[in-house]
Amino acid sequence: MLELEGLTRRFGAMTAVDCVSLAIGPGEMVGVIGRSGAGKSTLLRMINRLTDPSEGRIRWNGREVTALRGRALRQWRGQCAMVFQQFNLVPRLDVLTNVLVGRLSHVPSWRALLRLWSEEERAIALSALEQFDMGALAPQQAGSLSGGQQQRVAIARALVQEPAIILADEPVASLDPRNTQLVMDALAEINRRYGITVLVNLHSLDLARRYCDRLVGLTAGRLVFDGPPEALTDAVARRLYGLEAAEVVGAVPALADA
Ligand SMILES: Nc1ncnc2c1ncn2[C@@H]1O[C@H](COP(=O)(O)OP(=O)(O)OP(=O)(O)O)[C@@H](O)[C@H]1O
Repeated sequence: MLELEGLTRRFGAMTAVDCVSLAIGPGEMVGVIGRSGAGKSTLLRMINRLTDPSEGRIRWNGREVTALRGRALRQWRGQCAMVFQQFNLVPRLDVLTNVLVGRLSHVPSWRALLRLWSEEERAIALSALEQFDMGALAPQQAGSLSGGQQQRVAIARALVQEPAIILADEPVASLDPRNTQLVMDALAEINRRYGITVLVNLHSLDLARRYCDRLVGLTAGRLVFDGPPEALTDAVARRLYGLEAAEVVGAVPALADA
């Protein structure tokens, strides 16, 4: 169970995330939605501790993770893998090595530094790639792949980390519709097959509704919606997205009667 309690992050006078409290159970697939600048990235980055909270607490299975440092913090980051909009692969390295980077927290650092990956580690990485139909790409340079392929490599890298949580920050923002579907399918498959909790920031409400069991809506850093997709009416969505509603609320037939 991931618990956020009064989680707040300020940047100078600006409050990016404002007193957010949430409890997320194991195996949930949660879509974090809201307009640009609502605080979605900051929320995810605080959970992974890439950004430190100004106030509030983060607990994982009852254990305080808000103040972890050093080795304990590295272990926590090993447990909650990040998937970024821009993939964050090493473009000149081959695909298999990029996936093996996800095993770093599982092998002694001297072996990782020398890139002495065991046959077993390689098999784990290859099997993750094969799961997303990308086994044949293992020897290719990561930088030569399409955006959608690179994002699925990034998801395979997250998977071999054997995390309890995957935090995906706008993972499809730069992809075309076909690759968007492949990447979202990959996240949903990981969630269902392995019971890994997934928190995914999505700008598109349609995608969030289609793929997530639970939606969490932020407006100006505050939690303004938490519930199943069915409970998110178009009226609530229009409040969440404001002027951007026309872009994200699918058909928007009722925009005029708001
Ligand atoms: N490092 C930072 N320094 C100063 N302000 C920041 C920093 N990171 C985020 N912010 C501000 O915090 C607010 C929330 O940003 P955040 O990136 O979390 O929103 P978001 O919902 O993820 O938006 P987007 O979809 O555009 O990425 C924004 O106003 C942003 O400018």
